[in-house]
Amino acid sequence: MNSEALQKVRRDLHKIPELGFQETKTQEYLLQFIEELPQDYIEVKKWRTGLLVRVQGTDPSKTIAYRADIDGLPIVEETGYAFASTHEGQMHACGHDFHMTIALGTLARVSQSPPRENVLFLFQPAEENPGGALPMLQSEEMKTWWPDEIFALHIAPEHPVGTVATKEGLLFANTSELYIDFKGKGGHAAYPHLTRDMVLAASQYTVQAQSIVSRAVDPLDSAVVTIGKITGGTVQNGIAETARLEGTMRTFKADTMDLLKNKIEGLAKGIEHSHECEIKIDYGSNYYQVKNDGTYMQPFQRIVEDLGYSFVESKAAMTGEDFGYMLKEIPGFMFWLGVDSDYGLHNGSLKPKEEALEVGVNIVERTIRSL
Ligand SMILES: CC(=O)N[C@@H](CCC[C@H](N)C(=O)O)C(=O)O
Repeated sequence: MNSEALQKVRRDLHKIPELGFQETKTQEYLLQFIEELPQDYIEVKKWRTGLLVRVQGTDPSKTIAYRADIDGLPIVEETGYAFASTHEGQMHACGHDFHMTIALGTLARVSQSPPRENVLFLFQPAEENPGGALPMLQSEEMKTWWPDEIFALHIAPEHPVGTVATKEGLLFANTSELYIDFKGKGGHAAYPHLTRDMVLAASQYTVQAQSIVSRAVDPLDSAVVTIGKITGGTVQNGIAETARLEGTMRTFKADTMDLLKNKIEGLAKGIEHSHECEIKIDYGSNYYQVKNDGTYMQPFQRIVEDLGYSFVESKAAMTGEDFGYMLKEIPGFMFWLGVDSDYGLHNGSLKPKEEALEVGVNIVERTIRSL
């Protein structure tokens, strides 16, 4: 596939972002693309809304897996692209359109000229929410094609095209989603003394939650508590009976996450008491840290530099990735691929440069052929 063909696939996929475990059109698109490839060495299994594609190696001693996540986000697109999302309120704002295109571009190359080792392409649903990696890993389909090694990439808006960044050990954080429901007593705005105002309770909770990291976490450790969404009330001149906070927590150490949860619950008890209300906490999905196996770093750096690209040592990030579950079970690594966008991940204006698609395919193909 040349760069124009890669661009077309990326644009087709960009138009049809779907949320976790709803990726039916995406799965159909992937299947159609794969059906048009030479079939001699390929086998395909469906898993929920995802796919596993196995390429038979010429003289295999192992199976190397490459994972691409396939879901979009509930974000309104603001790119102004002619090929913008046709699904209202949903967007590929985390680059999974790129991840899939790079996997398909690589699959197209290895299906024509298979490498020595077997290759397993994992098109994994629901990376953003609620997490597809763990159930995919536990599936029968995966068990029958269990790989010996695995790797994956994520686009990096802050790096230029042609630059790859990664590091040995911890790359991405442990994560936990956070959903907090408040129940008080609604009423007329003019009679606040007869009510229990949940807009106020949720607001105070939000402010107080910001002191958890600054006052409970060791300053030499790192953690994040972010409330990304507040909803509550029904009308401007009414007191809100209910409110909801939605957020996420991130830590580099697994036991620091336990500390955050403990503080989140303690804070809820205090607010329940002072606002005479009920609070329910749900931690949604939790992702395990992404920890790279150091033995891959030097060979991978050599692959990247031999292709004429730049390799930089990255810092660990507070982003999360359910690929961490795969790396917990299977040796391998993850890397950032530079795509040079003025707007970052999870931003409605994210515009990764499409020249990075071919860079990604070159690196993934060479890695598969070299490992
Ligand atoms: C790379 C990236 O942006 N990943 C997401 C993963 C989401 C984890 C989970 N749904 C949560 O919100 O905690 C991220 O937000 O880091």
